[in-house]
Order: sequence, then C-alpha cells, then structure tokens
Amino acid sequence: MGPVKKIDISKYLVVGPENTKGRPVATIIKDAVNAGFTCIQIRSKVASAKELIGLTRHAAEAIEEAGKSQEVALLVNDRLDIVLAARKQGIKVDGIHVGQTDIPVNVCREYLGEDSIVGLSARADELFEYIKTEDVSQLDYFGVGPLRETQTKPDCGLGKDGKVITRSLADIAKISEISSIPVVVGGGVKLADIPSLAQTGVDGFFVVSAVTEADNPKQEATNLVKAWNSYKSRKRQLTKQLTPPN
Ligand SMILES: Cc1ncc(COP(=O)(O)OP(=O)(O)O)c(N)n1
Ligand SMILES: Cc1ncsc1CCOP(=O)(O)O
Ligand SMILES: [Mg+2]
Repeated sequence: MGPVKKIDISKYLVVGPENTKGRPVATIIKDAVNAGFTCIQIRSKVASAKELIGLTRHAAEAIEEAGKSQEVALLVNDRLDIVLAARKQGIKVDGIHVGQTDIPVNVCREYLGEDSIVGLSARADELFEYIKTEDVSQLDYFGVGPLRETQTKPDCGLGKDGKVITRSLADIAKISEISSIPVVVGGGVKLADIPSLAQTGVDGFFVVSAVTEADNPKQEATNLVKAWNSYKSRKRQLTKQLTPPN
C-alpha cells in the first residue's frame, strides 16, 4: 500500500512517549484516529532509533486497525533515517516533518520521493520571508506556532533575547492568506482556541498535550474534532447561503 495520496492536516496529533503520562503511544493514537484526527506525527527527543521504529510500526498498525490507512497520514518528526528504516521493514509511513535546522527539505524529498509528504515548520516572522522568497514546490504544508508558550516545547518561538514570540491570530490569518500551501498551527492549542483558529482560515490545528495529557484522550480528541468540524461546516453553509444565484 502506497502513501496517503492527499494529506488532510485539519486535525493533527503530534505524540511521543514523553507526552503520554506513561500510557502507550499507540493507544492514544488509536483514540485520536477513531475520534476523527486526520494526521499523526511521531515525535520523540528521547527515544532510541529502535524505539522510534517500534513506535512508528505500532502507530501504522493502530491506523490500519481503524481502517484509515488511506486517509490518515503517518509522519515522523526530524528523522529521515527512521522513515527509511521503517519503510525498509514494510511499515507504512507517509512522510516527514522537519524544521529550519533539520535535514533540508530537498534532501528529504530526494530520499522519500514525490508521493511522500514533507512538512516544514518555521517561526512566523521567518515564514513571511520564506513564503515570499523560497521555492515551496517541494513542500506539502507549513507548521506554524506557537499560539502560546508551551511546556511541551519550551524552545518553540524562542527569540534571540530568550523570550518566546507567540503568534497572534492576525499573523496566522496573514500567513494563511499568503501561503500557497496548507498551513497548520500548534503550540499551546486547547479546545477553547479552536473556533478563533478556524476563523483565521488556516487549514488545521496540531496538538500534543491537549490530547496526550488528557484524563480521557478519546473524549478530548472527540471534542477537538467536533469543535473544528462544526465551525467548518457552519462556514460551508454560510458560503452556500451567501453565494448569489447566477
Ligand atoms: C506540525 C508541526 N509543526 C511544527 C513542528 C515543530 O518542528 P521543529 O521546529 O523542527 O521542532 P521539533 O518538533 O523538531 O522540536 C512540528 N514538529 N510539527
Ligand atoms: C509547537 C510544537 N511543535 C512541535 S511540538 C510543539 C508543542 C505543542 O505542544 P502542545 O500542544 O502540548 O502545546
Ligand atoms: Mg525538528
């Protein structure tokens, strides 16, 4: 089975063993996928290569058991070697997410091929410049953040002065407007943020702790999915009502 053909980053879970309060990563992924999450990223800064391959395998199995291997993309954070090793072992992994200081996008693309998904994150201030000056044709989406400072990734948005630069909803709306590829926003995102984030026009949200640290991850994932989908379907209805007849 080949990679997911069309990526849906609207409801995106990032997860590793350091985020789950000791619960199995695969169980949290299963809960999220069954609740309607559309994209999963394995991200661990502590797991060994062998553990990362195992986590990727279990994630792919969880997605398959939910019957969603052709809709829900499975990505690995940072580690091109893990994506390649996992694929060599027959694990269905759809691509990679890298940041500005990680393996360059063109190298990921060269090794993973045209059909794979390659996502890139950048600080929003740098992203404005990036979108204007760089060739984004090798990329499938941008990851942007943080909306708020977050303990999950304390270095996210860290400026030269050591202070965290968070993104305003206006910045996010602007990025979404000028980007020619989909944009997903994360970093400190909680249920209450979903309506205002959806209104910026971005293509999706990503979360770690909102789901992985919840007492009931399945319920929290369901709440997030419902909040996003209800805004989006209301917007569709409104567009339909407001479009004048020919
Ligand atoms: C969807 C998504 N967006 C942003 C990031 C952050 O990536 P990066 O800046 O490379 O930082 P690390 O995650 O590697 O600490 C992401 N992982 N996913
Ligand atoms: C911004 C960011 N980028 C990758 S992980 C992460 C932190 C998101 O964590 P949380 O959803 O727990 O705030
Ligand atoms: Mg990275």
